[in-house]
Amino acid sequence: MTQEVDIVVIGLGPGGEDAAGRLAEAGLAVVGVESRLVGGECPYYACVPTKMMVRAAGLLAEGRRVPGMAGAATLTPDWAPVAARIREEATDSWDDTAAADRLTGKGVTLLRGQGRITGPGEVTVEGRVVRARRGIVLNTGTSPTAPPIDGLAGLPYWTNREAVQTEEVPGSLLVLGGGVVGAEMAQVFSRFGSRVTVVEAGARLLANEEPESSDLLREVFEREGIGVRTGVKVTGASQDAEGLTLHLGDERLTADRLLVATGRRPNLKGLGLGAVGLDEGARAIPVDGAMRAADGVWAIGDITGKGAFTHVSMYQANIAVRDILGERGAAADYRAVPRVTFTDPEIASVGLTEAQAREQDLTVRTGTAQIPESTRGWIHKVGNDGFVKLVEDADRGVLVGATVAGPSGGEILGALAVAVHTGAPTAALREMIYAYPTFHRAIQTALAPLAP
Ligand SMILES: Cc1cc2nc3c(=O)[nH]c(=O)nc-3n(C[C@H](O)[C@H](O)[C@H](O)COP(=O)(O)OP(=O)(O)OC[C@H]3O[C@@H](n4cnc5c(N)ncnc54)[C@H](O)[C@@H]3O)c2cc1C
Ligand SMILES: NC(=O)c1ccc[n+]([C@@H]2O[C@H](COP(=O)([O-])OP(=O)(O)OC[C@H]3O[C@@H](n4cnc5c(N)ncnc54)[C@H](O)[C@@H]3O)[C@@H](O)[C@H]2O)c1
Repeated sequence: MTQEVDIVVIGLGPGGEDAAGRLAEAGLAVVGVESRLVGGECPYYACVPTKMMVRAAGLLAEGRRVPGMAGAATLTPDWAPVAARIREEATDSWDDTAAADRLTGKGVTLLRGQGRITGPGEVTVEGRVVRARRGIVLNTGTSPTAPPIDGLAGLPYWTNREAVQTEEVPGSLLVLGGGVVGAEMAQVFSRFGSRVTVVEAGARLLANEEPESSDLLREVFEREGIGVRTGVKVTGASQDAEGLTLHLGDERLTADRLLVATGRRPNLKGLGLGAVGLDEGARAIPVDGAMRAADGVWAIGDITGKGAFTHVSMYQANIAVRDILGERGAAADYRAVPRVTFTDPEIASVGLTEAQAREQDLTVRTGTAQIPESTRGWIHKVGNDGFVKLVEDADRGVLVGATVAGPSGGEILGALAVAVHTGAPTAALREMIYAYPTFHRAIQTALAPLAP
């Protein structure tokens, strides 16, 4: 039996779910196809549960900062309320009934199963053929991936999916990969009492961020008792009665648990991209400014390779919806994509790093301010690690990138995201009034060296 609709959305991550609902509310006949959970990785295994973990770990860290500042505090870390909150408040025990009902309530027909493009404007879901008159939106996201390390594949290692479902904190934890997932998880479990070691192949943590961010995070991690091994080659992995072991040549690192956080692979295999002229083996689906990937095909989210963040997925969904509905609007613009690694200090950034700006042959000028040296940072005292770094295109006199590392770094970044997005003149930013004594006032100090 062939069903005919206007739009088929394959994969209901944050962007796909949003796009499907809005297109249905606009009066189109929409089928949404989902093989796992409506809403995708973010609400069930990623952003939301991990930020609940970060919030709980942050409370413990603040409690430990009481001595010398506000008296005494006795802390007894307990993972049970964190696990319960993730289970009950965030994920409904990894049951998406509420999200599915919300979607169908908007008029979307939900088909459960693996969607595959079987021809232009045609999607097959578990043998059921759906024809899409206007087109197909792809939002299939990514899955955790593990490196080809000898012995690793057969081990019961965690990915982010198992880590957010854990009911207990392991006595010790090896974190393979010091990117965003590894950094956030390492600090959470360490603050709950696990002996954590991060094992990173690259030269530094958070390789996509400013080197100053990597250095600061390493310093904080080591101060908190987290082992950080960078520039190492893992040659093997094994398991015995002592636990799970990573082999670094002759050296062995063993722990109760191993979290593999070495990146993601796009869910493009078996999607039938060849049927619409797209490269089946590509790492990402190239899209234009309207999120069009081919005639009658739009792609949004992590699979477009424009930044693996929920806010990018939602931003792109909005553009695709507009295009499908024939509405006018600006083309996608990625100059000011904000990124926040929710460690403590938060590492928040927008636009280009200094190195990226130099690679683009810009005339680069930078300004930096240390948070502990700002009035608010000095008042804050313990837990005040951080800095503001600004990257200016000196020829145009505008910021092209910025980093805020520190307490509430992600919130403070908002001001700088506006500056990069709007191309606000650096001279105008220097003339602004910054409230005293705030963390964001450090922006003013960082602007000073940018004066011509
Ligand atoms: C641990 C962790 C923490 C994160 N924290 C943050 C954060 O704090 N902030 C942030 O902005 N981002 C965060 N991210 C990234 C964020 O989760 C993703 O960018 C976000 O989920 C958007 O992904 P997406 O829209 O591409 O689709 P996804 O969320 O990956 O969803 C894709 C959906 O498509 C389905 N699917 C795939 N193939 C098919 C098929 N053939 N047929 C049917 N269905 C299919 C999948 O089952 C899935 O449900 C985090 C990621 C991880 C791993
Ligand atoms: N707060 C957030 O917004 C947030 C949080 C988590 C994840 N995310 C998104 O999810 C994406 C994936 O995160 P991720 O941390 O899995 O990937 P990542 O690419 O950020 O980091 C993976 C790390 O693993 C290292 N690695 C790879 N192979 C290795 C090996 N064999 N041995 C040791 N180290 C190895 C890499 O050098 C890299 O540093 C991120 O790029 C980000 O966009 C966002």
